[in-house]
Amino acid sequence: MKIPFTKMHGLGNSYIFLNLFNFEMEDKDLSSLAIDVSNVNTGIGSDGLILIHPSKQADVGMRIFNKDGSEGKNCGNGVRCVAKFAFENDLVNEKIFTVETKAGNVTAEVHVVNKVVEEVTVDMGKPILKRSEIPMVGEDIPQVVMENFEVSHHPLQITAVSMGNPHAIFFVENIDEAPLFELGPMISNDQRFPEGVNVEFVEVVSNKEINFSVWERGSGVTQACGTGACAAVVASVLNGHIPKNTSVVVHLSGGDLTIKWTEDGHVWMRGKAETTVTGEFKWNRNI
Ligand SMILES: N[C@@H](CCC[C@H](N)C(=O)O)C(=O)O
Repeated sequence: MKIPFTKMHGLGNSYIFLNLFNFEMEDKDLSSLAIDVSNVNTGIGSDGLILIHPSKQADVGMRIFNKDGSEGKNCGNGVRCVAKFAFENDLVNEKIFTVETKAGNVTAEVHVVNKVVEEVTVDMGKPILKRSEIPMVGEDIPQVVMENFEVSHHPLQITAVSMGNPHAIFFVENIDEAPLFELGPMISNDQRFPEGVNVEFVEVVSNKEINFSVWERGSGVTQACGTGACAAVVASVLNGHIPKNTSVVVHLSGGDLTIKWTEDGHVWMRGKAETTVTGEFKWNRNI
């Protein structure tokens, strides 16, 4: 079975995209497919798989699978790439349109130069802060902000935010010294997060600039995480490091995103989306 694909990335956070407007895949073992295509040695190589599909509730729909085959509910870099793909491949006719994710609909606006989408702005909706809805075990308080959180004898303080997917944010003095590889996988699989968690370390540079690194649930270290950057800005506001309604530049390993948490509670993200390669691959499972 030959499957046409496009590899795209948002600041180095790369996914294999399948356009299900042209063919069906929903009856296949999508977890295995995600594991197979993501493998850099035996597949194409990516942080996961994203399906772009027709939607009854939005202009276009997306599903995201991490590198380990688990399904995520939201993906900020993925939404920007889906928006670029949808506009450039005439799946939508307008520059502002809606994208269905498993966490609900978001609205994307493409910024076009010579018919090419260079950047995308996304209204990512409102963050979820209630502990039970993140979800995180413990007393169900409205916000988890700088709560003591010990991991393997490291006394940390956690701020937890969901952008439709769960994020654990830890503030550090120096991003280059963050214990990303040591504690990232442990926290990501910690039992206090029944669905696992994406782990972010954040260094506050000023009241409109932060440095950021991430260990993604299901994919490990990636060069960028759009929902993580949104969650990091929300956490920075909740901790008084940044005023609300401020355009914040988030420096990720793969480049910068601009994020704003506005007075109406919505989180806005603006950044690049890029196409790496198109082609087709052979897949022999589940035919
Ligand atoms: N890279 C993404 C997030 C992908 C899903 C995440 N690993 C999860 O399981 O929640 C982004 O850009 O937001």
